[in-house]
Amino acid sequence: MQVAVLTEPGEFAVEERDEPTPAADEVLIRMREVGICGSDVHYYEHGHIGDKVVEEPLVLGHESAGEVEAVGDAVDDLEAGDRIAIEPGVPCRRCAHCKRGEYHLCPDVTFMGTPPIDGAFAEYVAWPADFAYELPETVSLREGALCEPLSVGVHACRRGDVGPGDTVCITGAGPIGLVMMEVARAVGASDVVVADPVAKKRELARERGADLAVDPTESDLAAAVREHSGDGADVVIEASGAKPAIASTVDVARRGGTVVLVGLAAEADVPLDVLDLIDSELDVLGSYRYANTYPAAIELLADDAVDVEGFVDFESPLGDVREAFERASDPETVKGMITL
Ligand SMILES: NC(=O)C1=CN([C@@H]2O[C@H](COP(=O)(O)OP(=O)(O)OC[C@H]3O[C@@H](n4cnc5c(N)ncnc54)[C@H](O)[C@@H]3O)[C@@H](O)[C@H]2O)C=CC1
Ligand SMILES: CC(=O)[C@H](N)C(=O)O
Repeated sequence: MQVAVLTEPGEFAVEERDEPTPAADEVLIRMREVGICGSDVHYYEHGHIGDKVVEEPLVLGHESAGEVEAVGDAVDDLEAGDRIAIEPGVPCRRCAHCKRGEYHLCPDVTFMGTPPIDGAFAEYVAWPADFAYELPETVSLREGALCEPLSVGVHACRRGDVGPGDTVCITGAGPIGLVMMEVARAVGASDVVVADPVAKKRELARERGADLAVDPTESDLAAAVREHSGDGADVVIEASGAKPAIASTVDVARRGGTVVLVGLAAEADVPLDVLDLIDSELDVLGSYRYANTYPAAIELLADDAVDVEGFVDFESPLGDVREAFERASDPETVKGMITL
């Protein structure tokens, strides 16, 4: 089978490898659609994300879907030909976090395309069957692959308890900010304000139903939200990782509101006005990946309550992976897909 391997920053090799053999509890998947995530691009450009360093050649990719080719002896709920979305983080299933159901916080998660675990830019992958979700006929394989970023949105909206009537402000209109917008709307948010300094991203957010799209480098975002909705945002979801955006969340939220931090800043230290935070009694929450979200993400797609295919800019075959990553690095690109 063919796999695309990151051999060093900026370099891929498309190699022939043996097809994996599924263990008893695994399925063998013929991959069909794999999204290029910002973290894949970061590994491609820099060879590391924080302390996660690519020390050996690595197969990237963790937003994936495909068809079941074969199943292990102990798998009885999937069969060859089933179309599946693949949840890329598999926990130990034994620690206290796993037992509490917050398995994304398990310290021993094995996450696709994160060193040293190979990911999904491969024609075949063997993966635990309980982290593979059958797709209904109405959900495409591309949507199945994009259940991964959609899950980040489902989890963050659950963390922020976004609900009917809420004014939600989302900073960052990359794929993560856009899925936040989709999920916030689907769970009933009545007003969605999006902030992004890139004009094309603001335009896309408007086209996709943002009530207001603000350039935070030109306008005071907190003032714009107040002017638009009469108060600060009930929930602010930070989805850019930009320091000024993170710092602004305390001001953008209404008194008694909630801030959900999703974006990962390049540095750990970001100034937050804690006096304001205390005085306004804000709930400030971190949101990291997701747990128990794939069934909800698939249902949102099956109900046509969200659109994730609409922000895909391009697709490329596996053989053109390097060009695809170059395209994905453009700040105006939202999402590129590798099709296999
Ligand atoms: N906590 C988690 O589980 C996860 C976190 N992330 C993080 O979420 C963030 C967003 O991910 P993507 O959408 O893939 O990234 P992206 O880089 O495609 O999008 C970020 C967007 O933020 C915009 N931006 C830059 N400065 C801004 C500012 N001051 N105010 C508002 N927007 C600003 C950029 O123009 C861009 O459109 C990244 O930091 C990523 O690492 C991604 C996945 C999971
Ligand atoms: C943080 C990321 O972008 C990535 N999706 C991951 O969960 O590691």
